[in-house]
Formats: sequence, structure tokens, C-alpha cells
Amino acid sequence: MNSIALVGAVPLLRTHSTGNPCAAVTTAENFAIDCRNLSYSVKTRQGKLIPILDDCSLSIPSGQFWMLLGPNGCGKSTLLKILGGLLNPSGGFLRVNKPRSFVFQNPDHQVVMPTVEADVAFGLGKFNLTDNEVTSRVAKALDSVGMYEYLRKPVQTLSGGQKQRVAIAGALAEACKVLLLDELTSFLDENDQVGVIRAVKSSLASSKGTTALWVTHRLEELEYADGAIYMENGRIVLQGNALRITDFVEAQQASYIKQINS
Ligand SMILES: Nc1ncnc2c1ncn2[C@@H]1O[C@H](COP(=O)(O)OP(=O)(O)OP(=O)(O)O)[C@@H](O)[C@H]1O
Repeated sequence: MNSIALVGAVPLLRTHSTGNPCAAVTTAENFAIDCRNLSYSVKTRQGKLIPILDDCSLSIPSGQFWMLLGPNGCGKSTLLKILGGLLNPSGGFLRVNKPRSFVFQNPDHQVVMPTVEADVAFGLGKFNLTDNEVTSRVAKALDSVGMYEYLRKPVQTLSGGQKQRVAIAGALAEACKVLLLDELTSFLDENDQVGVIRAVKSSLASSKGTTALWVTHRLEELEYADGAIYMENGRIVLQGNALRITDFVEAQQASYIKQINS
């Protein structure tokens, strides 16, 4: 049975590098995402436990844009799904601000209504809002991702990056506190890639403390991040300063290329 155990009070923790020279010390309550010693295993038909995540601890301050990187199969999507509540951890402590929203790699799985406006409004049905409130939330969310002028456009006329931005607007319209984004730019060209990253950044800037965690394979995207996490083999190897992680991954790639060439 899956269980989430509390592993004790989290002491005062120093913030990770944020690019903000004023950032000093952050209490555990200021973290939008805070987990300690998370593990996740799956059971084979023969009853054998296969560990996927092991002893993962991470803390992401509220209002920041963080990236999660690592080689194929290291556990990034599994960790993101646990943070999004789509999977239960096998053990460890987990706290994620709510509501939280998950945006998937393929926007065609998420952007399903005929027009942009209808799609962003789709998730608001559960909130018992007036028509005016829905209109205002949709407009604000689309504006924050730079898509307001597309309000009345049919979704099938949008590019991949524009659909991603509509999917993000849908999450923002629901006033999510944590946005979990899984490899959104994998199939996008460079223009759309930067457009989607900028849309996330500007939506965080215009929100009240929304936090985003962005899974990517693209090292060059780290320049937009307030902080980053690097995983290998189901474990978190490094977290904090995005520049430090860029250096670490570049050094690893250089050593790999050297090995191949030797
Ligand atoms: N339900 C499952 N049963 C068996 N193995 C699983 C299951 N879910 C994940 N895995 C394995 O766990 C590992 C981590 O998978 P995950 O999709 O989280 O990695 P990832 O870092 O997101 O990979 P990628 O970069 O390729 O998307 C992989 O080896 C995967 O095959």
C-alpha cells in the first residue's frame, strides 16, 4: 500500500539561488513545493519491486520558475506526476500548494474545445462562477500568455506553441498555485519554444505567487529558470542554481564525448 510518511519538521532552510540578491532565508512555509525522501516503486507481475525514485528531496520557493532535467528514463515525469497528484509516492513527505495543474507534452490531449475562449473556460464549470467572472478570468489568463487576440479563433488554426499557451491559460484561469509542465517544447521550433517559455514567465510575474516546474531536455532553456533540479537514475543529484547545473551537465557531456572519441 502506498503511504506518505511525515519525516519530521523541516527546519529553516536557506533559499536556492534565485537571481535575486535580496533573497536570504526562506522558511518551509514559503516553499510552494517541498518534499523529503520521496520514493516510488512499481511491482512486477511476479511481485518484484522495481524502484523508480529513491530518496528525492526538493524545495521550490513560491513564485519561481524552476526546471527539471536529466537523461531519458531518470524519473522526471514520474516525479512530476507525484507532485501533480497523478501518482502516489511509496514513501516520504510531500507538500505541494493547491490548486495545482498539469500541462502535458501534447497540447492536442488537453486543448479540446472548438475555440480558444471555450477551451480556457472549459475547466471553470466546476467553480460556480457568473458569466462575467468566467469572461474576466478567461481574458486575464489569455492576456498573461500573450494570446488574448486569439480569443475567438478556432483551436485547430493554432500552432503547437500557441496551443501550449492556451493549455497554460486554462490552468491559470483555474487560479492554480503550482503549474507542472512536462516537456512542452519537445516538438516546437525555436520561435514557439521561446514563446512558450516567455508566456510561462510572464504569467508567473502577473500572478500572485504561482510557481512553475518545467521538465525539459534542452539545456539552453535553463537561462530562463530561477532554479533547477538535475536527476540521474531516480535520484536528485543537484538542485538550486541553474548556472551551476548548466556547468555540471556541460562537463558531463564533454566527458562523454571524450570517452567516445578516445
Ligand atoms: N509503471 C511503470 N512500470 C514500470 N516501469 C516504469 C513505470 N513508470 C515508469 N517506469 C520506468 O521508470 C523510469 C523513469 O520513467 P520516467 O518516465 O519518469 O522517466 P523520464 O526521466 O521522464 O524519461 P524521459 O526523459 O524519457 O521522458 C523509466 O525507466 C521507466 O521505464
